[in-house]
Amino acid sequence: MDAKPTILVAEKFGQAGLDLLKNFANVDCSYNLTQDELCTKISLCDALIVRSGTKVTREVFESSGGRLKVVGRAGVGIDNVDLSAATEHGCLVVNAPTANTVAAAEHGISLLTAMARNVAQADASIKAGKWQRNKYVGVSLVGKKLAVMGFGKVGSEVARRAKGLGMHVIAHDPYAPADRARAIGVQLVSFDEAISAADFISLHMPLTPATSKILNDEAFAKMKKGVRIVNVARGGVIDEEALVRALDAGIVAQAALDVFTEEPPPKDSKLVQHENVTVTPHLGASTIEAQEGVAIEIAEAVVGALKGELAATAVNAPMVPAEVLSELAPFVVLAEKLGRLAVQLVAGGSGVKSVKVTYASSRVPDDLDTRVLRAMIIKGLIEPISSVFVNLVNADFTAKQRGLHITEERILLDGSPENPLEFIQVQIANVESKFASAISITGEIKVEGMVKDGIPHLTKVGSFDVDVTLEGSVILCRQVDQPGMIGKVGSVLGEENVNVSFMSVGRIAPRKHAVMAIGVDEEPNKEALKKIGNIPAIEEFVFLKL
Ligand SMILES: NC(=O)c1ccc[n+]([C@@H]2O[C@H](COP(=O)([O-])OP(=O)(O)OC[C@H]3O[C@@H](n4cnc5c(N)ncnc54)[C@H](O)[C@@H]3O)[C@@H](O)[C@H]2O)c1
Ligand SMILES: O=C(O)[C@H](O)COP(=O)(O)O
Repeated sequence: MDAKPTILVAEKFGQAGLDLLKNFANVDCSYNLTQDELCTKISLCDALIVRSGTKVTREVFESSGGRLKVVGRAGVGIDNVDLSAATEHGCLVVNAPTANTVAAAEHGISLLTAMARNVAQADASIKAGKWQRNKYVGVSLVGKKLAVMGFGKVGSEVARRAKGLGMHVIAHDPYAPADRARAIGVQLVSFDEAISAADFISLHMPLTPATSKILNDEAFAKMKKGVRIVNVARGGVIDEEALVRALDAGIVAQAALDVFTEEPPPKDSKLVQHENVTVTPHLGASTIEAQEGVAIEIAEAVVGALKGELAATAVNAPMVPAEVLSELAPFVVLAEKLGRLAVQLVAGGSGVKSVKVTYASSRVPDDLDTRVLRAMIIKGLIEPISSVFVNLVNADFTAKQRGLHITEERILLDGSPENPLEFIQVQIANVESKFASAISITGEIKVEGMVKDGIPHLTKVGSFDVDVTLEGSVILCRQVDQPGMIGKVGSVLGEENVNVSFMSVGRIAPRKHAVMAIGVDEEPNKEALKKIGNIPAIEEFVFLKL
């Protein structure tokens, strides 16, 4: 059997990225697949890499049968990937958010200048045997007002370049920090102010439900007569029929478009054929440099994700910097194991509905990112009792879907903030337990753990202090505290060839009830467990798999 993962590359992709992929996986480059062909192939693939030309729909995730672990979008816009479906299927989506920024900004500026000077129309006219110097008189850019709509990576690079051309740049972006705009001498204004004051409008926002057709009849009616529009963002942010009407009415003098609602646009599209419209076939990211950069960025992200590493460019999972993750690594293991232990202690049919997680740390909340820990606790809580595969991507979704309400609480300790966490406590409310001693005095199942020398330990069960490494499996016994108990249980396990890794006894007072926690490397058979149960001083016991 082939142990290498399989990566389907569904659109033309830079060679440097392909080389990286081929060092790690079987790479299937199949371009121009129909939706049906993609759905058929995907069940044999662990990862899929696309650009903007492939629709990664819910049907694709459903057809993958759970094998698809990561979708790499070799570019920025992820509007062609059904993110909800990806998340529901536990499939990570990564993009390459920075490598094509300059290429897109340069293309925006190319379209702006080419449109203002009728370059495309004049070129076509000469090639048609004409010499029309009077027809193609252009407009100047210097001193004109440019409204950049969406002041993110591309928008701000366009603004910088337009200022170099002597334009007066304003921007509209409800989420952009004003100081970033100020730093490049751009004033942030409202949507209406931007579109009504501009001689040129350049669009750089993502396509979302809020931006869909944001330039519509109503917006065009507010614009200066003779405004010129550039779109290198997404076709869907313009109501294309309304744009044709605005062009015909002379409100919009010219438009230069790299992107379309439907790509490729219909051959008889009135917009594309309009004489005042300049078009390119979604070329914003298509420079040699950008494509190499994007390919390397996405190949590294996809390979990393397939190796189980967290991606820095994850779109549907928490992005946790590598150094934070490496510091939290032992706590990630602890979190999952505490979740596993806690859920295995539940008895009765009421179901687990409410889980409280407490993080005790000397760090202020802003310095402690608990999203990964929460996801791992959810994984620990859900996986032992279902066939669902839970990961960082789908943990919150899966918990919500199962009606599992997780609350998180912080305890701020007065210690050294060098250690990210002192202990983690998991409590399950409103349930019975198959090990009554795991119920705390407040009535919840409670387990608590900490990391010692990089190794996760179970340190509390109910009200009892214990100390057992969370490796292998654990037997918990409640007994009447008396001499010789460790020896009795140890010899039963020894007779059955079960290796004990760790033992600890937690008691409330000498010679009263005590809880013994025993770490075992192997799973004891039924006979061994029965013999432990038959030791007279043992009042209850439970075997828990980690
Ligand atoms: N034509 C191409 O080949 C090409 C290449 C690269 C990027 N793009 C597209 O350009 C767009 C921008 O890319 P980016 O890398 O700059 O992304 P980005 O996320 O860095 O910037 C997008 C900005 O839009 C802003 N925004 C969101 N909603 C808005 C709204 N309602 N009004 C105004 N602004 C809003 C965001 O706050 C953000 O600052 C994306 O749609 C991307 O897909 C196209
Ligand atoms: O969002 C993007 O990155 C651009 O639209 C580029 O898309 P492409 O990868 O299909 O060129």
